[in-house]
Formats: sequence, structure tokens, C-alpha cells
Amino acid sequence: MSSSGDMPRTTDSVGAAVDAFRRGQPVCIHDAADREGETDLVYPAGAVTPDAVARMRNDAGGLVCVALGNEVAAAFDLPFVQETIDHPAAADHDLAYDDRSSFSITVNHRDTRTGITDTDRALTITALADAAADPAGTDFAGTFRAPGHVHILRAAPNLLADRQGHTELGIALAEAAELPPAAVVCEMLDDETGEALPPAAARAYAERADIPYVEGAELLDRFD
Ligand SMILES: O=C(CO)[C@H](O)[C@H](O)COP(=O)(O)O
Repeated sequence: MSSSGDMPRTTDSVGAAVDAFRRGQPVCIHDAADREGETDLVYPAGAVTPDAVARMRNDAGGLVCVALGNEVAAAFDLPFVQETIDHPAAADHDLAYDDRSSFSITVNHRDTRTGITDTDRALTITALADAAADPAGTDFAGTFRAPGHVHILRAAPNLLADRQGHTELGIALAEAAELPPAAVVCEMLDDETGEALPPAAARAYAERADIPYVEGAELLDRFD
């Protein structure tokens, strides 16, 4: 796996990212040039406020998803959704950048109305973090309805040893910060081109916003 490698690192990016997560702050994670080649804005799920959802819509622009650790997802019977769809479109799950996606089902908290507003999504997301902190004490079906407006992503069973997506990188960061295995990811898109925001532009955004920027390869070196 190669990183963008466009600048020498003089600081401890991984340490800064772990510290930010521990304080409930976001980080920018670029997976790899030879994978999605995307930078996601990533939050610890328990810290997501309506303002944070607004920031993801406005500054990132991709899908707002909650990555959950594999054991948590298993405790709630949350499947990899392509394994559950009985439709020809799901028969050949041919991704350009990985063996399979991490998509599970979509949910809304039962106390939401439409589920899409910043307030509704923040409620669903923080409740998912609470659920990840205490699977045994959570009535998942009593708390959430499906389908909804928050995409759940299920991390691979052996995390980074199995898969090196933002799903697994976000969960690894949450674990390193000693937080529940729940991280929100949202792809950063370029308003000019509609394509993935190039790494240099994502890094410039991170510097302007005082958010740590970290390469997937740096996280893999530290956590693998
Ligand atoms: O597909 C996605 C959900 O919007 C994103 O690209 C996100 O980055 C998580 O996926 P992955 O774990 O494959 O990187």
C-alpha cells in the first residue's frame, strides 16, 4: 500500500490523531493512493454534535457513516449488507479498490422524525456510540429503526490485518484513544471537480482547520 508521500513528516501525526480523538475532535485520514485515494473526515462517534454533522455535509460532502467494531456489529446481528440482498445487482460485488465494502444496514434513532436533519443524525450517531460502549445493555431494535439515514459500516473481524479501509482505520484510532469502537467517517469531495479531494488540498484544509491529517500507512505502521 502506498501513501501520497507528497510531504516529509516532521511531527507525530499518529500521536496527534490519537490525542484529537481522545479529546472528541476530528481527524483527516487519507487511506492510500492505490486504494480509494480518499481523505475522510473522521470523528469519534460519541462526540458528534449537530454542528459536527453540518461540518461533514459542508466541508466534506460525502456519505456520513458510522463504523462499528466487528464484535459490536456481531452482538447486534448487523450483517455485511451485500450478503443479505437477494437481487442480481448484489450478485457480483466487484469493487475497484477492495475485496468487499464494509456497508451494513442504515438506521435512525427511534426518537428522530425524518432522521436526516443535523440534530436527528447526531442523535442516531451518539446513540450508536453508546451502544458500542455497552452492547449487552443495549436493546438495539428498541433504540433504532431500519432503514434510516445513517449508514453503519462493519469493521473486518481482524481489523487492520484483514482490511485497511477508513472503516478499520477509524476503529483502530478509537481503540488507541481508549474509546468505544464507533467512528464516523465522511469522504471529502472537491467542490470544483466533484472528485475525491486531492491529498494536498485535504492536508491544506486540515492545517487551516487545525485538524490532524494522517496517512493510512502511518496508522498501519503504528497499529498493525
Ligand atoms: O464507502 C464508504 C462509505 O461512504 C467510504 O469510502 C468510507 O471511506 C468507508 O469505506 P472504506 O472502509 O472502504 O474506506
